[in-house]
Amino acid sequence: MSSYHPLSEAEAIEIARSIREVFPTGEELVSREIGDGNLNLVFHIAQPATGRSLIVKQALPYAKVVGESWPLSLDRARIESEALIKQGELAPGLAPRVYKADHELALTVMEDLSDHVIMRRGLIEGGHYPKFAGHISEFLARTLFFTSDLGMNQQDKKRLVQSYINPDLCKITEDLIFDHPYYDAETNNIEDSIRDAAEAIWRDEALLFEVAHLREKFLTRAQALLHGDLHTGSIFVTPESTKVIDPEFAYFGPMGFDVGAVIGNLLLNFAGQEHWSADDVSRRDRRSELLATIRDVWTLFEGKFRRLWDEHGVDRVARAAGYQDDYMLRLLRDTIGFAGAKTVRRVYGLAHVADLDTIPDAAARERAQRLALAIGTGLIRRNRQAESIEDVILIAEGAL
Ligand SMILES: Nc1ncnc2c1ncn2[C@@H]1O[C@H](COP(=O)(O)OP(=O)(O)O)[C@@H](O)[C@H]1O
Ligand SMILES: CSC[C@H]1O[C@H](OP(=O)(O)O)[C@H](O)[C@@H]1O
Repeated sequence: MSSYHPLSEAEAIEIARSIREVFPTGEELVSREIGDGNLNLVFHIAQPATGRSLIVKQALPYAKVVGESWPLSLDRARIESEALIKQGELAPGLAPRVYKADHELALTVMEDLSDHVIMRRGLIEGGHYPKFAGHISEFLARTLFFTSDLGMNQQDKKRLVQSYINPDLCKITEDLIFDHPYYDAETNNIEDSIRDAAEAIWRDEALLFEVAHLREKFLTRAQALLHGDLHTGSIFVTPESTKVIDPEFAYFGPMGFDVGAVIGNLLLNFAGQEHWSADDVSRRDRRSELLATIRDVWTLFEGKFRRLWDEHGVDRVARAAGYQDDYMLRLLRDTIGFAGAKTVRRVYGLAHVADLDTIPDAAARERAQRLALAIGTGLIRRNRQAESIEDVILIAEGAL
């Protein structure tokens, strides 16, 4: 019989106490539930006498944001802890350290990153992260390349695909990103002021055709082990450091979905800048900085991925003349399409983002939402014709 039950704070403390490398001495521990995500419990356990701390994250058997009417497999906690460990091995320093995982209790005990800030919050507050593009491009290039058929033994890859079968969380993405925003679904959360824009999307046959292509790729393309939910709420930053958390949506899917998630979420912040910047000059500077970051993320990612391919590629056939260039162009196009889909869903789908939702003035919020939709739909329309990352910059600037 399963021993699973949601932890009390006292139980979370007892589990934390067993991590001797963090708490070698017996002073009092205090616990605080700090989960602000859509799905899980997160306990911050601290030892005030020593200043030491760690995080206990536990999955609930349902989606916290909706309630028990939306059951979810607890196996996602196993997937999350295994993905965290793998990402930490492939991209050293860019994921939190995992101290312990208990699959029965669906929990992971990990490094406390409270000295960092969640990037979405940091961007809203005007933070600058000059090393971010370098760090995230490294994370993306190494985790995607070394779990693909280009960078690992192809029989071992098939076995790894098996252990990351993640049907419940893939279904969330299939519904909330690639289906519900494209009709009048009950789960959508549409402000009245932009309902006309949503309805125009539902009637746009050319756009729906592109979304069907993107959805097909998400459903069928086991290209590499993805993080699967790489938005700016899943990234902790400081000006010096970047740490990627929360890979419970990990599965083998199309690489562009992860790269596109990063770019789409930078664009959501770009869309909110009329409110978040103090004046016209700082708004222009901030937007240029965000677009430069997007350019750097792609350019650095592409360079690193190509270098890994040249130096560590395992597939003789993949050395065919012109194949790498063709592969990278297809990856760029997927990235642009997925960035668009990630942007649209956050405007009026089930789960919004603070970059737009916390703009207090209704008219300014509406302008930001419409801008995000113009950018998102522009990227989706363009994706299969795109030639370079400059297409993204032009679409974002052109939507202003
Ligand atoms: N390793 C960590 N260190 C510090 N805080 C964390 C850590 N992991 C999660 N958190 C906090 O908990 C919140 C929710 O975590 P997250 O993994 O995104 O949960 P969910 O899966 O429910 O979205 C984060 O926004 C952050 O504030
Ligand atoms: C019903 S889950 C909605 C949404 O929440 C997840 O994000 P997070 O766990 O980081 O809060 C994911 O993006 C899902 O699409």
